[in-house]
Amino acid sequence: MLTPEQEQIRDAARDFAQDRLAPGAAARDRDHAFPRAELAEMGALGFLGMLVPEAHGGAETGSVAYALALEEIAAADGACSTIMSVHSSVGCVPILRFGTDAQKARFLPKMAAGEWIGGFALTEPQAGSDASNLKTRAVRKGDHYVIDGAKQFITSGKNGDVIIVFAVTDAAAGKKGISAFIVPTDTPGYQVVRVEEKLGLHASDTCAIAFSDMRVPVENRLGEEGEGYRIALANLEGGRIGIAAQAVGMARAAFDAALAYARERVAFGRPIAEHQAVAFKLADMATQIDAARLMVLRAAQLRDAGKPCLTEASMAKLFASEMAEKVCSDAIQIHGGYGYLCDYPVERIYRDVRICQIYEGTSEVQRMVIARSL
Ligand SMILES: CC(C)(COP(=O)(O)OP(=O)(O)OC[C@H]1O[C@@H](n2cnc3c(N)ncnc32)[C@H](O)[C@@H]1OP(=O)(O)O)[C@@H](O)C(=O)NCCC(=O)NCCSC(=O)CCS(=O)O
Repeated sequence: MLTPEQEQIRDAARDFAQDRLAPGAAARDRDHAFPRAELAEMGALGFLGMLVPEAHGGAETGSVAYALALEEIAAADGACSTIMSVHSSVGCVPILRFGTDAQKARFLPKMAAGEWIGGFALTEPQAGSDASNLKTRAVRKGDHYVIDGAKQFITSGKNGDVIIVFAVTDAAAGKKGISAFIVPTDTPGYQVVRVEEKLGLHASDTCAIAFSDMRVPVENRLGEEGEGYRIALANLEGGRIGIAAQAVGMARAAFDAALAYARERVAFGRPIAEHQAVAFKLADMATQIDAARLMVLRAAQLRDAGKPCLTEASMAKLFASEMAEKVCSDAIQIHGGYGYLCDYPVERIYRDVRICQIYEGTSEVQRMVIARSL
């Protein structure tokens, strides 16, 4: 059951997303145009600080309202929802949970306002699912660390402003030798090696980045030395709820488009929605979306209550992302040949939604996490 405030936030997000994001989503995707103006509006309205307390300039709405809003943003523009999700769940929250007072005061108000966009750099070319296998090194020299290494698949690596970077500070200590750092992207030595060409989410940059002799002050270390891996995994738990919410939003948008099309398109003398083959497909799609949303809300409720939700977050991400690909594929099928054309939104949504089964932990990693808890 949602509170009246949560319903209000969801409705406000829906109105904003449909009015301001949906109309330009296809063009931004075509032009690979980073949604800077749209993000500024989202920041001004509080959508980029939903997980940040009011004391640090955020809207402090909690994870349930955040998931509802993210679903709405994703239903209008998958790329905007990716930037929002990474920025919020794994950009702002690590600083909030593990940062010093000075770090919170310095970074959170600007991030919550959307003036600075956040990112998360754990993955490396050889360390994706095997996340502790990092090669990036941070060596302490007096009052700063010198960081060298490479990161891969970094959302907002080019257009973002503040990235949480994970690096090895003690190679002999394994998982307990990894530390986290808050790195402004204008730090000398931070290099964007490549903005990746990819299947979907073209308006959101995904980057290979490198650090070369990058000096980061000790005051930018997040948490204690050796605490980085725990910080990464603890925040990915929340991040996975966000990706699951995104998947629900994109699936819903594809479903809505398919339903509208099926009611208009006539074949064999009646709208195709009245043919059982299509009607049953639509019924299955609606049911699957509803089930996924309930899983997302359960995980988010647990998180808001401060209860463990590692398994529930992984279940929500696994189910929602796999459900979403199937729903988007069925939405194309209902459109027939038109669904394969760029003129119809289902083509873009199908491309965008595929990544939800991969980033912030593949479906295989989610199954590992779930299996461990059984
Ligand atoms: C595959 C894995 C799940 C394997 O994990 P590990 O076995 O290596 O980890 P553990 O030994 O279980 O845990 C290490 C440490 O962390 C603590 N921990 C774990 N989870 C949590 C949590 N949810 N909350 C708090 N603490 C947690 C755990 O207790 C241990 O601490 P102690 O040693 O007990 O003190 C894992 O490697 C994994 O999830 N892999 C996938 C990584 C992934 O999702 N990568 C994508 C990153 S996204 C990115 O980098 C850029 C893309 S973007 O989104 O822009």
